[in-house]
Amino acid sequence: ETLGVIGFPFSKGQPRNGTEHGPNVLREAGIITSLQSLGVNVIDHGDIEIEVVPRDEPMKNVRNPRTVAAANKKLSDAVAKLVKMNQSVLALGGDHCMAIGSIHGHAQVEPNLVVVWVDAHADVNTPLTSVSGNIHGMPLSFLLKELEEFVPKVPGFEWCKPCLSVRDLVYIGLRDVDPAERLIIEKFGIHAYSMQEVDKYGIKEVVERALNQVDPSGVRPIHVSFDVDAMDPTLTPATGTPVSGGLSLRESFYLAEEISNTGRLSVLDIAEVNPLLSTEDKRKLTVINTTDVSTKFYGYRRQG
Ligand SMILES: N[C@](CCCC[B-](O)(O)O)(CCN1CCCCC1)C(=O)O
Ligand SMILES: [Mn+2]
Ligand SMILES: [Mn+2]
Ligand SMILES: [Mn+2]
Repeated sequence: ETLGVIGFPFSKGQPRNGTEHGPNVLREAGIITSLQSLGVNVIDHGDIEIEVVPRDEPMKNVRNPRTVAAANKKLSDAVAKLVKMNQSVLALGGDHCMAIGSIHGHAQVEPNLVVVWVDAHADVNTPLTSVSGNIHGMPLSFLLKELEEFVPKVPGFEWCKPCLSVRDLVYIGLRDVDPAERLIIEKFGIHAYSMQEVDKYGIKEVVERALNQVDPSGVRPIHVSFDVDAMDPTLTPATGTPVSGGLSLRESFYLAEEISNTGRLSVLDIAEVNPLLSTEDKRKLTVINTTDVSTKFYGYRRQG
């Protein structure tokens, strides 16, 4: 089994510079060597070439639409190519708009995939419901078939055909959901385990129910889109939209181990590491904790 690593050095899905350094600070922290020491055959394919599209005027309130679209088209093609070559893919972000390209590309080859979205946020605003206009808060609206009729044409995204159904998506870690996102989750019955449910049922029960709801027969390829702000900000402070009361390190480990144990993890996004948003020691803490969770996704066993 080969694990292909792709860097997505990108920050234009949100306003805080720094997530473009995410891939490199994770590499510098030794994420590749940590994975190789598990016996995983890791190939680092380098970074997606990012182009800033000139005169990329906002569309209504959506910022940097053409630049976000162009970068994600490249990511989509790169992920599709690797999945087609039977590689597992680890996509290092970069802000969470990366999920547009990553999931789209994955779905071109594995249309039967399911998505586990680990995040403090629902990231399902449409361009019309978004208060911020930041595309990292909207990625799922570009991917969900059931939302297509509610999403206006955004310049540059002509390539992005919705490829995911709401029944194939499940959230874990929610604790900062906008009113419009709440409406969408209710209206379409999207499976969602907020931190309230994590507290109520415990992480074991939440992971079991989540996987059972999207893939009861346990056969479908899994795409995990992991926003590091799903973890408690005391663990991953170097991120753009921290929210208190997040997943503990051990809850994150357990979730990753159970996903790994399915043997069906196909693509993992690691999004929203922003080294510029904190002090040196908080940056170090963030990349170490992120790396430690990543190794559990790829077979690190705490039991030995
Ligand atoms: N829902 C938010 C946050 C999105 C976070 C993206 B992620 O998960 O990739 O980090 C927040 C909108 N919110 C509205 C009320 C005022 C504060 C911002 C948005 O901008 O849409
Ligand atoms: Mn988030
Ligand atoms: Mn997110
Ligand atoms: Mn964030």
